[in-house]
Amino acid sequence: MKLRGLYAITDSQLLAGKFLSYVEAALEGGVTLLQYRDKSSDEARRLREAEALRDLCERYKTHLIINDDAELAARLNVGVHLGQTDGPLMPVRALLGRQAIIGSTCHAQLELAEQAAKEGASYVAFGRFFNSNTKPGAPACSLDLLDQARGKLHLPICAIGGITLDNATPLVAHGVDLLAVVHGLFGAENTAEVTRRARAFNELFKS
Ligand SMILES: Cc1ncc(COP(=O)(O)OP(=O)(O)O)c(N)n1
Ligand SMILES: Cc1nc(C(=O)O)sc1CCOP(=O)(O)O
Ligand SMILES: [Mg+2]
Repeated sequence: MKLRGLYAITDSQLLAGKFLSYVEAALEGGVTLLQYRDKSSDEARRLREAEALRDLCERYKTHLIINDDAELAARLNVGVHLGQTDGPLMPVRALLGRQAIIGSTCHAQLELAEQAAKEGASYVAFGRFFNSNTKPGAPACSLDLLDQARGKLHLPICAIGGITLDNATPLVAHGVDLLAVVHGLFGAENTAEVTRRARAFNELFKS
């Protein structure tokens, strides 16, 4: 399985009232991974929305990833993204199985990525690269780290944090496989613009 291209991440506030239409518009433009990121504790809504996304992803042959919640990922038989405070990776790998996609947040630290690789991560995520409206407090990361990571790691590298069509090109040039985007994709005025942006993000991987 080749993990390369746009990694779309949902935001429950940004997508209020247009959740599925905007996600489907992104899928229409091409999405390699779709992350369901909802920080609320409304379990019933989370299950309902995640199930709807799983069905959409099946239709578009896209991989669904659940943020933070390995139990929900196991229930839906999809992947999971774990941050440094979301618990250890190895038991989650045992729970979800060898084929599952498991991502790991590594901030700006190569050592965290090497550890995640050893523990069986499917991809490692570095960030934030630019100012992020979604997560303003995230620690900053430089392009230099991407060069070091590319030399040392043999698994897909994801970049996150404030990525837009205007600033993403250098990330791809420095070896990023996955561009993880919230606002730069779903902050669009309408569904047609979401689809256009998704297509344009994917074009960056073709040159
Ligand atoms: C692809 C991707 N990379 C990083 C993160 C951030 O994960 P985490 O540090 O656990 O923070 P939250 O997203 O849970 O607030 C991510 N979700 N996805
Ligand atoms: C969820 C998240 N994690 C980050 C990190 O650096 O680990 S930055 C971020 C927010 C990404 O949203 P946007 O594309 O709107 O900046
Ligand atoms: Mg997390």
